[in-house]
Amino acid sequence: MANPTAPLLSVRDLTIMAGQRPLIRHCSWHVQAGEILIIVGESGSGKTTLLKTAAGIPDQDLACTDGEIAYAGVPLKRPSDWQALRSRDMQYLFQDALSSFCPVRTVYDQLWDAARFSGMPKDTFDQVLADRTAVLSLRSDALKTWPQNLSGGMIQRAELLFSLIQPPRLLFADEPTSAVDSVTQKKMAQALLRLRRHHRTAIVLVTHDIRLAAFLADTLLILKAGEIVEYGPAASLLAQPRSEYTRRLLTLSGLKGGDLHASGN
Ligand SMILES: Nc1ncnc2c1ncn2[C@@H]1O[C@H](COP(=O)(O)OP(=O)(O)OP(=O)(O)O)[C@@H](O)[C@H]1O
Repeated sequence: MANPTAPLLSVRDLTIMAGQRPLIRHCSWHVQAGEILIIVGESGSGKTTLLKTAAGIPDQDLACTDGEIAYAGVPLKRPSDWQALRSRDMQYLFQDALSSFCPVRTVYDQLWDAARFSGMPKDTFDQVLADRTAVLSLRSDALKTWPQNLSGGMIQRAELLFSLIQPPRLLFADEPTSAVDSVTQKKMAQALLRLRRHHRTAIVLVTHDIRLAAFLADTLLILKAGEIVEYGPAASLLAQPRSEYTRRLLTLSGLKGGDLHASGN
């Protein structure tokens, strides 16, 4: 049974292997309702592997050899345990946003299918869609086309619309703003902050972009070669990074401690 005092999602001592090769080693972290946790690390450090495993969609050739993942205090063991949580409790924004869509139905129809399935009336859907598309500088008319006709930046925003129309309790997002310009990135980031503020959605987001991480994060998890090198409140971690690796990531991004921390908004 769900434990109301447990974190929304907790990952304890997780180890993930590709054959004999460890990709993730003894990682532990958790996220509470309304918390934004950002996972940062250089390319190949295991961010996507960690995120997909926590979301119950690991690559088939990988094996969890150690550890436990629990939702509201209830251990998740079988794929069907995650399946039961999808859509209303958990949503996942893929690094390749196009893979969230079926190629032979329009984006609009797919957003409407998801809303209709949860019982939303059509006129409410159209109103909510118009509002959320405006927030992201999209037009709902532009979504009445096949997903592959949209640009990379448009399809990323369209994927985010699923969560903005039907807010989940927990959102996983893998590089959700990688294909947009900085102005649009800010709008998407503000939409995520609004999601958390209005719905207490917990967000676990992977990014290379330390500026985005600094803007959004309550908590930062710094990953290096499958291991956590730092994990804690974003403001203090950015102001006083303990590891050389984190300092290097900050230097490469041109960010100095104390810059742009806005997640309390
Ligand atoms: N299914 C798999 N089988 C074997 N090795 C894998 C698999 N998936 C990922 N890897 C390896 O695990 C390591 C971590 O990959 P992952 O994609 O999780 O890193 P990442 O930090 O998300 O990288 P990027 O920032 O480039 O997306 C890489 O060396 C990758 O080659």
